[in-house]
Amino acid sequence: MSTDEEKAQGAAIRFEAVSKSYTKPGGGRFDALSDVSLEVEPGTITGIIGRSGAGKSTLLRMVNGLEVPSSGRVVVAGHDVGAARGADLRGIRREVGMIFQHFNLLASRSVRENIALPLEVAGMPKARITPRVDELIERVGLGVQADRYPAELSGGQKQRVGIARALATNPKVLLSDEATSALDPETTQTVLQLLRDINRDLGLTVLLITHEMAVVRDIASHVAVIDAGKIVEAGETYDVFVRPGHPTTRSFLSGVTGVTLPEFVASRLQSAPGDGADQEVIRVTFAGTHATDPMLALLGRDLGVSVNILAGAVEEISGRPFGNLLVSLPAGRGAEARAYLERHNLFTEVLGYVG
Ligand SMILES: Nc1ncnc2c1ncn2[C@@H]1O[C@H](COP(=O)(O)OP(=O)(O)OP(=O)(O)O)[C@@H](O)[C@H]1O
Repeated sequence: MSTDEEKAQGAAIRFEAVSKSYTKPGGGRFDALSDVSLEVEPGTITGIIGRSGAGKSTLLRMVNGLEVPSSGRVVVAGHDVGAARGADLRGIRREVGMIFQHFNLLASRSVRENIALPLEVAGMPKARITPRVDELIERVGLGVQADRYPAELSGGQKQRVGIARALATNPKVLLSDEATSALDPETTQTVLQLLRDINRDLGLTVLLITHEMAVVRDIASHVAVIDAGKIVEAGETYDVFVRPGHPTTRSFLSGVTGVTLPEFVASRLQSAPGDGADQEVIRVTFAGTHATDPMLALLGRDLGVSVNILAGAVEEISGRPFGNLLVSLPAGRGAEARAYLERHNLFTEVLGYVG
């Protein structure tokens, strides 16, 4: 049902050595962002993941000029957002839609009137607003609720209104500030599916911030991990999942791989060998469905190391299989076995030791 008018091209977003510092209440400076550089390719869905206070919102809000860098530049579709003023800044903001964790709908306006708001602000004639709002309502699947008020909607429906409103002015970029954090898992999936459809149909660039790696796994083609105001890792989501390079990334991943240690192992896990703990427990991460089968056999054949499988699963990320295996092997042979697996392009991580 998309019309030519609705077709938009995604814009590139470039963070160039962006820093942001605030004055602390008692004096002195606090660096919320330090020297952040990141390229967001047009038409991608890119996730920025970090813990609370890492600087995600600050970074996101620079894309539509709600925050201005202390130094460095944020360039959207070729425009330096921090330097834009007046009509230029308003023009950039029309090209950048945003959705929020708590939806930010106007309680006194119906679904239809909330979606119409940015069009009224942009000065669109009423005769054109009505068909455009109808089109947006259809796109987000809210036909039945069009004349209801926010208080009469579920969380998922409210977020659909937020999405329709953000799309109203045909933006090239959609910013998502924890848009699914207030939703239950099932509703989260339907909203993520809608964002995927919009990205595919309209080609706009989606930049989302989240503290949930599952959201990144389910929707983002690219990811950047932010920790204490710095980007510690960035790349294609699949590559980051298969071969995480930073401890912060690994800690985010440990919750979403779908593979956890059996309780009888987890409860006895210690951080160093000794006291009878002579088995090293490792996570082996691999690309492809069967990548570990021959490796575990070869460990036995080439090194004479026997491996116990504790848990394992293969899942799909960006349409490609990705596997996780938890195994234990004699602690004294651990370093040698891990080096062997790494040489065969498997990623390993020591989780601890058990007896
Ligand atoms: N206006 C401000 N004045 C002073 N400090 C600020 C201001 N805005 C943000 N900060 C600080 O900057 C840091 C980064 O904040 P930011 O909101 O970007 O983090 P976040 O990763 O989005 O966190 P959350 O997930 O909790 O929203 C925090 O320590 C915050 O307290």
